[in-house]
Amino acid sequence: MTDSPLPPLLLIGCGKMGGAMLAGWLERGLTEAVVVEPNPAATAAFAGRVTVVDNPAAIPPGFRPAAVVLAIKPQEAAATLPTLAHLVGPETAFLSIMAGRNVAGMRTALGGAAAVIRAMPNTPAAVRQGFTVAFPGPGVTAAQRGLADRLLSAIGEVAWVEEEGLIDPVTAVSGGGPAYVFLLAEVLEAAAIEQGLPPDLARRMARATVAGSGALLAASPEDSAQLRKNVTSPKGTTERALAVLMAPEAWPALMSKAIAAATDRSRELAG
Ligand SMILES: NC(=O)C1=CN([C@@H]2O[C@H](COP(=O)(O)OP(=O)(O)OC[C@H]3O[C@@H](n4cnc5c(N)ncnc54)[C@H](O)[C@@H]3O)[C@@H](O)[C@H]2O)C=CC1
Ligand SMILES: O=C(O)[C@@H]1CCC=N1
Repeated sequence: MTDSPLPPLLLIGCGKMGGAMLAGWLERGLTEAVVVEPNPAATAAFAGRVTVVDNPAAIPPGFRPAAVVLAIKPQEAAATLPTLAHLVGPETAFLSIMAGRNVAGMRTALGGAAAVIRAMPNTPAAVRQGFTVAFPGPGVTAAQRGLADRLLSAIGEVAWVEEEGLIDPVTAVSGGGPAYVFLLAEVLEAAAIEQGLPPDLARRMARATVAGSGALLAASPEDSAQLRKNVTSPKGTTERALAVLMAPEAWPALMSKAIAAATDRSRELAG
């Protein structure tokens, strides 16, 4: 069975995440999109394929998108959402990927009756290997949820939750998660240099080790603890390193503290 073509879309903000999503939708055959983006460099890669305007007042009159995708910073929401209020109606879903901004706050800013889906993707979306968790707000129809699922599936895996509060820890874990993995590559590289390895080799080793381990994790049916054990020979070298990293005050405690801090920050951005 082939999917029906993607309907007309309006994208607000074409930065790292908005651009990654737009690329995914174009790959899936999107033919009609308007993008509101003030920075010309951000849309250069899409020239000729979408209509770009630099502010909501310049959206072509009469353009009726099936979805308005909000990919601006949370701090831009208060000023921008009221300028989109004229698009609220039964034919249009609002799909937000803004950290922290909650459905009630967005509905208020849009004028009250908007069908709003709140989602949290992550940057592996740029290589269509993202992970998004989404929550359907009040009044979101099955068709609108289906459209949001198609849009988010274009950039990777999608899961839905029925409790909005879960999006805050999701933001901390999978939304920010790539940053923690990239930090691992950074500190592994620095530690390799400290042990006398040439910087170029240290960089290649760290990148390839993190990327290769991610690929193995993705391909293997084994869980991550077993994959770790597969590396750890009894009385060997890895065991010594893990005794440091897995000490109760080390990674287990630090990760739990880090995720709690990010979850709290997501809650602070509510509204
Ligand atoms: N970067 C990440 O890992 C993730 C980010 N998010 C969320 O995605 C949203 C966008 O984040 P990024 O793409 O990282 O930021 P970004 O800074 O790369 O993109 C934001 C874009 O919005 C544009 N912009 C600013 N004001 C605007 C306005 N009034 N109207 C239209 N466009 C405007 C900017 O020029 C920029 O291109 C944020 O709300 C963030 O919380 C969600 C998941 C992951
Ligand atoms: O750091 C942030 O606020 C956003 C949300 C998750 C990833 N980046």
